[in-house]
This record gives sequence, structure tokens and C-alpha cells, in this order.
Amino acid sequence: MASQLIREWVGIQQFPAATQTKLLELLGKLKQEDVSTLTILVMGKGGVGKSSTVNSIVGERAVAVSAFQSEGPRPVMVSRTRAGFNLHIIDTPGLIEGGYVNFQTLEIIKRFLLDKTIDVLLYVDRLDTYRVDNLDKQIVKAITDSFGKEIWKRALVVLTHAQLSPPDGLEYEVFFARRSEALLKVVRSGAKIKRQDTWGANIPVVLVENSGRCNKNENEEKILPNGTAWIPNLVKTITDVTLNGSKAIKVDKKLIEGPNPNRKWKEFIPLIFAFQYFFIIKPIQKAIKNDIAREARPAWEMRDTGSPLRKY
Ligand SMILES: Nc1nc2c(ncn2[C@@H]2O[C@H](COP(=O)(O)OP(=O)(O)OP(=O)(O)O)[C@@H](O)[C@H]2O)c(=O)[nH]1
Repeated sequence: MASQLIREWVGIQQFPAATQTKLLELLGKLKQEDVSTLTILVMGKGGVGKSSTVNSIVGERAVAVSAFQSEGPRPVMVSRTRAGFNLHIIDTPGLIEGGYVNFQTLEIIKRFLLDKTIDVLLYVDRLDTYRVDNLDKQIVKAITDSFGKEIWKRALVVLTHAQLSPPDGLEYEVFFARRSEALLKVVRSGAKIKRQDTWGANIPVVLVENSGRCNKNENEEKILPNGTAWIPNLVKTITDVTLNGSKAIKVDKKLIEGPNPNRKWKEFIPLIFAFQYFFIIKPIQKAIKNDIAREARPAWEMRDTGSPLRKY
């Protein structure tokens, strides 16, 4: 990815001054930590606001947004550069079709990602959905089977449509906490993150409101109902995940064409059984046989008992 081919990140200038300052600070923090390129992968169901979130981050209409199923060519990578910092955001098609995970779409995404390194995964869903179901778990499982469980160390859950009035008179923060916990539970279970993997409890959940009708604060920044300016908050969380010490996910041929990255050790199971049989079980059996052969049989065992059950 030669930097001279990347378009200047002009969209940043359309953010209000307060947002621009915070974003430039965060980019400065990344550069300080020697991170000058960031590749963000955006995944989730169809129509949840993936493309809109990409556009919100770059500050321009870089990818097509549609209320109906998107027909634009995707996956697509939006690349922008600013003061020596390169930002790549990969928007992907929805992973569900006809009520099932579309594995063909997943294959297309994987091939598109070949030789790229995923720094951060944005797993997008909506805040204003009240239930999680098996399909949510299936998507998480499909992502995990494709890129390995480790991708969730580099993930944040993004909830769009965040400007809502919660149902049943629930307070906003209570509703947000419940929705987050329900989704995180699905993520932990779909990705088979164990209880002892404490990082699984710390996958951040971030709120987003892509609508043009989003409320603003006195600095003209788009805010959530709880007053948070959400664009700097989203970019700050992306920065935190990038710098959390876990490894970025390199998508190479082995990852794409090889076995499920979560099951690579399972291939060795027959070998382990063979090893146990030839080097542990067999020698023990031999030792027992030798022992029996060496043991002198007691005289009473050799005697004819004269039992009526004896066969001739
Ligand atoms: N009110 C509101 N509408 C949103 C938000 N995000 C997206 N939308 C709308 O939801 C619809 C779908 O948004 P997209 O960004 O195209 O969703 P997507 O996940 O990329 O959809 P696919 O292309 O089908 O995968 C569009 O009409 C958007 O305007 C949001 O945060 N709030």
C-alpha cells in the first residue's frame, strides 16, 4: 500500500474544531507509539450501519449507504492519509442472507484481506434491537473460525442508532448496559472465549449515531443522549484497542486456506494417540506380560481341582 496512492484525509476538516483537535491528538498518540498505519475491518449483519459508520469516521461520503440491501461493490477499502498517518477502513457486505450466515460472502472478504493486517475489528450491530439470537452467535462463530479467536482481542462492538428513548421507561445507561451485556455474552460464547480469559470481559462497546439528526453540544460536536461526543470517543476506543498490547491479525495464505485457526492443534490428536499407543501403552503391556511370564505359578493353581464344571 504505497502512501503516495492514498488520498489526503480532507474529511477531517469538516468536523467541528473541538472534534478535530481530539482526533489529531489521538493520531499523535498513535504516532508516538510508532503506529503510522491503521487498518480497521468493519463487519456485521446487513443494514446495521456499517457503511454509515465508515463515512462518519472519515467525515465524508466515501461509501454508498442505502436503507435497502446495499448493491455497491464491497468489500471496499477507504484509505486516507494525514500528516504521515495512513488510515484504511475496510467496509464489508452484510454477513447474513436468507436467515443464514453467508459463507460465500465470508470467503470473498477473506480473499480481499489477503496480505493485509487487521489492526482493529469493528463488529457493528444496532443499539435499538432488543434481543440476541442464535444468528448473532453464528456470525461471531463464523468470524472466529475465519480469523481466529485472537481477533476479539482487537475488537470493539459498535452499536449504531444510539439516539433512542429506551422502552419500558428504562434509563438510557441501564438499557445500554443490558444490550451490551447480552451482545458480549453472545460474542464470548460464539468465539468460545473462556471464563479465565479475562480479556473477554473487557471487549469495549461503543455507541454511534450516524443520523444527520444527531444532537450536538455547544461545540457543534455530535453527541449521544448521555452527552458524550461520540466520534472522538469511538476513535479513542479504536486507539486504546490498537495499543492494548495484543497482536494484530495478519491475513496470510495459511490463515485463508489452512484449517480453522482455532483447531490447528486438533490435527495433532491422532499423532498424540499414536505416540501414546506405541511409547506408553505398548511398553506397559509388554512389561505386564513379562512380569506374568516370570512369575512362578502357585502349586494349587496347577492341581486338578476335580470340579464338575471342568471341560475336557
Ligand atoms: N437513525 C440512524 N440511522 C442509521 C444509523 N446508521 C445507519 N443508519 C441508516 O440505516 C440504513 C442502513 O445503513 P448502512 O450504513 O447502509 O448499513 P450497512 O450495515 O452498511 O448495510 P448493508 O450495506 O446492507 O450491509 C441507512 O438508511 C442508514 O441511513 C444510525 O446510527 N442512526
